[in-house]
Amino acid sequence: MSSPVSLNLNYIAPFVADHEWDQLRPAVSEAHRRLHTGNGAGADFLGWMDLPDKGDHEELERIEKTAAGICEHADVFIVIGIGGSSLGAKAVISGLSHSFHSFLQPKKKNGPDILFLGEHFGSDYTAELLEALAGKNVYVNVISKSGTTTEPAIAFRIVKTWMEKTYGKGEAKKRIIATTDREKGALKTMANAEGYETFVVPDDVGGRYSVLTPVGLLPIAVGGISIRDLLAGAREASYEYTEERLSHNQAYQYAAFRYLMYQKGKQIELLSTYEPKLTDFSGWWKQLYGESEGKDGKGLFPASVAFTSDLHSMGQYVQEGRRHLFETVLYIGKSRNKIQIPRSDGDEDGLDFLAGEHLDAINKKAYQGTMLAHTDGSVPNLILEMEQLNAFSMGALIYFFEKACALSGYLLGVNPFDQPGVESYKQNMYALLGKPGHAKRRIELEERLNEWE
Ligand SMILES: O=P(O)(O)OC[C@H]1O[C@](O)(CO)[C@@H](O)[C@@H]1O
Repeated sequence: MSSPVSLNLNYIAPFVADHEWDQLRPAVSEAHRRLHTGNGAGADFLGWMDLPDKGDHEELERIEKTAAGICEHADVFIVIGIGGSSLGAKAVISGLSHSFHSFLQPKKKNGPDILFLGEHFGSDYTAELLEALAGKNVYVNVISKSGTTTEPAIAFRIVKTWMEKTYGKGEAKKRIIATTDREKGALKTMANAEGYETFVVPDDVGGRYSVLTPVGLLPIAVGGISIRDLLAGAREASYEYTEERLSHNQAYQYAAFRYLMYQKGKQIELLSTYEPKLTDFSGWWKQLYGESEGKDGKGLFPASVAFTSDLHSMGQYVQEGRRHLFETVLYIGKSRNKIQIPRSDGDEDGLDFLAGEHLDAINKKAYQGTMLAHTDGSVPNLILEMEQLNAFSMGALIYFFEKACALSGYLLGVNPFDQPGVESYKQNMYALLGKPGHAKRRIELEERLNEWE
């Protein structure tokens, strides 16, 4: 078996000369060696590399058993987490489960409706979610590697209070599962005190690389998706992208291409998708590349567009705006469902020439036409193809991007495994909220705010 993800470099030929690839080979080899010998920056966080192959069978079984119990009893499963603690699960669940699960007849559902919370401080969203829980059987997975992130911590406090009020303390604790550090952090302390079932985020796996740990696997399993197939796809990819030679490793070709684009002055990478079920996958990808590379004044800005919808909003800019973009097109060959264009008696809309065609075929022409138009508009299009969207290919795609991201960070000369910049807003927010220990900063910040108001 080989990775179901394949990179098509045909359309970028006008933008990269052979000698440019050649010049990059030594740097790619060096970055590969650093990654595989653990000699590069952030080497304490390389645990994601062999996650798919390590196969902790006991843990997998416990995840599946817990998920089965939740599926049997819950109407609603709330995933509380932010960034790497929610985006991976969200990407896989919306990619692979029914887009309108909550509208299905109960007997057609293969598990609870899954809702996400703890990703913001939105009052209306939070209030409406709580309102929607009335009369439902609710289970919760609170996920935080550090155990101290403010958004999920506050959301959990709100939901925990609701659970205890609704079910009583004793029953509430049976319905709450915490995924966090093995031993430290406020969430771990609370889980111990309350006696919640817990799963561990490994020390050597950073949040944005954690989707294949219990962080992602438990919610994904509750979503009725085979976590074994997901891991099998990632495993296949991990074998395939272990090759040092640039000519033999497509994950490295992707990383190298991005680097060449960056060197040529491109500033934005657009991840373009043609399937709405992949929109949340783009969210996961943006965190992966944004947090990994955006530091030391460097890095491509990772943005995403959902085509063809965004061709009617962003298409003009992509075609004719500032030429600082390139696109990575994530294209799925075959959908699970076939939708045929019906014939219409009078052909009033003039679309009878498409009667009998499948939506997939039309989507493909839209993609090909767009790719050619954008290429003509000097927006290089790198194509990443997957025959079908399923757990196996999704696992491979996740690993493809993780491996490429790590290598890409080393090519760029940054630590792809830290995110020091995220602290700045947190420190300001803590100070402005009056968190103990931040009094001096609070005065400074309030003075600045007053000057501007
Ligand atoms: O799982 P945690 O520790 O709550 O962190 C959530 C997210 O917040 C960040 O740490 C940034 O603050 C991300 O890197 C991480 O994915």
